[in-house]
Amino acid sequence: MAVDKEKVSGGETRWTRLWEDRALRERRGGQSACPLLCGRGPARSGARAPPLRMGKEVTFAEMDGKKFRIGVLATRWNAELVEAMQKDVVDTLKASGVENDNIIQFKVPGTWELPLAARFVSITQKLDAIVCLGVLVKGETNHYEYIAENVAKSLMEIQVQSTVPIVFGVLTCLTEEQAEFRATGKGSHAKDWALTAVEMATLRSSQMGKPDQTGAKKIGFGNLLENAEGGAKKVSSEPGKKIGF
Ligand SMILES: Nc1c(NC[C@H](O)[C@H](O)[C@H](O)CO)[nH]c(=O)[nH]c1=O
Ligand SMILES: CC(=O)[C@@H](O)COP(=O)(O)O
Repeated sequence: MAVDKEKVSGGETRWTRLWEDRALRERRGGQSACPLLCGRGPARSGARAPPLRMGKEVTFAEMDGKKFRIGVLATRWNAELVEAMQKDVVDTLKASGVENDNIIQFKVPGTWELPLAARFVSITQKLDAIVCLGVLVKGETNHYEYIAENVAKSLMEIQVQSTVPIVFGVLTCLTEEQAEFRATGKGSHAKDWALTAVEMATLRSSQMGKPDQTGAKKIGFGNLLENAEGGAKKVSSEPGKKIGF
């Protein structure tokens, strides 16, 4: 089989095929036929190769999202593709036990708007995780690079600052074909993104305290509450001013 990146079917490439063929052969104790891998490791020595640990896959334990409120921010740019990912995210959240009323969905114009929207909805501390969805496709100028780099950086900053997990569900594609493959069907990671949100919400809850009926998070000696001055927090036993939804 030739080694090139030509598409074979359903958007997968010959590379995918080569890796799958190699994994199969090595699990059977045979030699790798991949020219790029010859002369390396167990395939050369004839020893049985360990299970392949590479690939675009992540596994999740079973989780219960019943107590969580998850935000989903989605763009209207490339609406059809984003909506396909949004549907997978929402369906998977529900299948993980997140209640319909606890899936709070917002639309924004484009990917550039995602960080500020994520800041608006994370500052209230009323969401346990946020999934941000967008599709960037490179055009003729370097517009795409500016958006991709800054949005990725900002979303990371916002999640670290706010402690609200933000899932990076933004595709940064060089072609429309790449975008379509990754937004729909086999190439989509949208279900993983939903599970990542539930897993990170679970971790946050176990480490940071559980929400109580006031919506405040119990940490350490008292309740952390939002105040009226833009989300700065104070420690108090009084309920905080209601912000957001
Ligand atoms: N080119 C893409 C954009 N561009 C629009 C920006 O995100 C933004 O809405 C505008 O600059 C106004 O601030 N957005 C995408 O989501 N995907 C693109 O490919
Ligand atoms: C400002 C724009 O959205 C546009 O001019 C960028 O062009 P391109 O997507 O071809 O780089």
